[in-house]
Amino acid sequence: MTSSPSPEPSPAIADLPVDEVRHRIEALVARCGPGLPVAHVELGQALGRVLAQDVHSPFSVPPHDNAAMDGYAFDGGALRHGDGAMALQIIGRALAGAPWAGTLAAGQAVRIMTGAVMPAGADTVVPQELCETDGAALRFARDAVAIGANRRRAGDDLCAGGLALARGERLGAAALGLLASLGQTQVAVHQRLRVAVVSTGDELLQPGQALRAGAIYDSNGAMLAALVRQLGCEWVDPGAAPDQPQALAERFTAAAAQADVVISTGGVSVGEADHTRAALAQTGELGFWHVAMRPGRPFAAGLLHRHGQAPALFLGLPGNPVAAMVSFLVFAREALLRLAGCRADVATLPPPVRARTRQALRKRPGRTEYQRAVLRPVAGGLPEVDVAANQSSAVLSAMVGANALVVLPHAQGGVQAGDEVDVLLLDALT
Ligand SMILES: Nc1nc2c(c(=O)[nH]1)N[C@H]1C(S)=C(S)[C@@H](COP(=O)(O)OP(=O)(O)OC[C@H]3O[C@@H](n4cnc5c(N)ncnc54)[C@H](O)[C@@H]3O)O[C@H]1N2
Ligand code: MOO
Repeated sequence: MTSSPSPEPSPAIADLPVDEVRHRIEALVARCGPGLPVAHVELGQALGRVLAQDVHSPFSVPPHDNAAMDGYAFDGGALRHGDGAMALQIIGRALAGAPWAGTLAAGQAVRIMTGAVMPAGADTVVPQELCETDGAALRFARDAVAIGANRRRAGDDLCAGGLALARGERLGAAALGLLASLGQTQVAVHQRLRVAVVSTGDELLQPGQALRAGAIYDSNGAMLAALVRQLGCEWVDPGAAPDQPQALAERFTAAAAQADVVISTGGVSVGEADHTRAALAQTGELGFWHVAMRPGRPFAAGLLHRHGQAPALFLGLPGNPVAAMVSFLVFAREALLRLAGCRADVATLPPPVRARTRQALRKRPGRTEYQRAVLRPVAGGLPEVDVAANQSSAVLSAMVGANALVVLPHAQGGVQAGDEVDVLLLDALT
């Protein structure tokens, strides 16, 4: 009886811990040259863009003391004198946008609406639901309000000359509202970071092509394009590439000529058709390979050289769709935001929340695991997580149904049902 020769044993691969990988990517990012140029865009076009300059408030917001409630403005000092109900005479009306121009004297009040400028001589607003009035005389209990109640101060939101927004902010709805409150029509932002996505693999077809035996559709291309755009970056499409070292190297070089960052998926493991690392080494510099995490163990990063320009960052994500997405969220996201001009505190992965797992989770120490899960609030206690039964990194449907990733740290072993775990909210990562 003959036995087939056993394959050559692969040399052991040192898997880098997740934190070490973060540092190494940071070092690669630092070598990618000067920041992106500045562009001035209309506020309405600035959602998701990165602020390129500090913005100081040219005036106080709000510009004047104003009422926080619909009611009656009066001098709160009067509450201290006398006893029994307060009795005041209504002598005017102030609305938001239509101030009352006079000055209140003792015993007088002004009908006032939320947002209206506080009249001279008034520092307190009594809400109308605590009052009795016939339109001329006003009565309310002396203990209905405290002195100074329901008055919003000028500059409560922003002080004249103060920092309203620091450069490196990702402009979301609240930041855009704040800029509008300063009367700005335009804002200085960085030009969008250009990110090329190269799917690799002979088995890949693009949606629209006829399915043939042995082939699959390129789902990573669409998924990564969406992730890139959700971060406010410009998606560049140099086209998918076959499993051929020379073709890959050429595609990476072409992609680096059109983009600031090149992200590939597939071909980064140890198989005979896995040429990503070799192509990277040929056209640039391999920084590191292999991470102690699951999913996403095969992952390579480095730099692609460009003539007369700073190098482009290269991130080689694994081919399995969930591994590609998790690697993107855990590593690529932060690198892209940094290169896009975001401050470190804006780009860094948001901190996890604590939750209680409803299932026991098996795990061995020595790698970080990210498990797809559904997080639900629990009245009066920690939220609960239900971890998806199928954690295969080829199963994208469990990612669609998930709103969170349970993070099981490097040194930790398995956990029991009911144990507390760290959870990353997927919405916070895009
Ligand atoms: N002997 C070993 N084999 C594998 C290891 C290992 O350590 N030793 N690691 C496994 C892990 S973990 C992963 S993840 C994959 C990653 O492999 P590659 O990055 O080389 O990716 P491929 O082999 O090209 O593809 C893997 C899988 O994903 C599918 N794929 C690839 N690209 C796409 C795409 N754009 N859209 C949808 N699906 C895609 C591909 O068809 C394969 O099924 O390696 C394991 N193997
Ligand atoms: O990255 Mo792989 O998909 O860990 O299984």
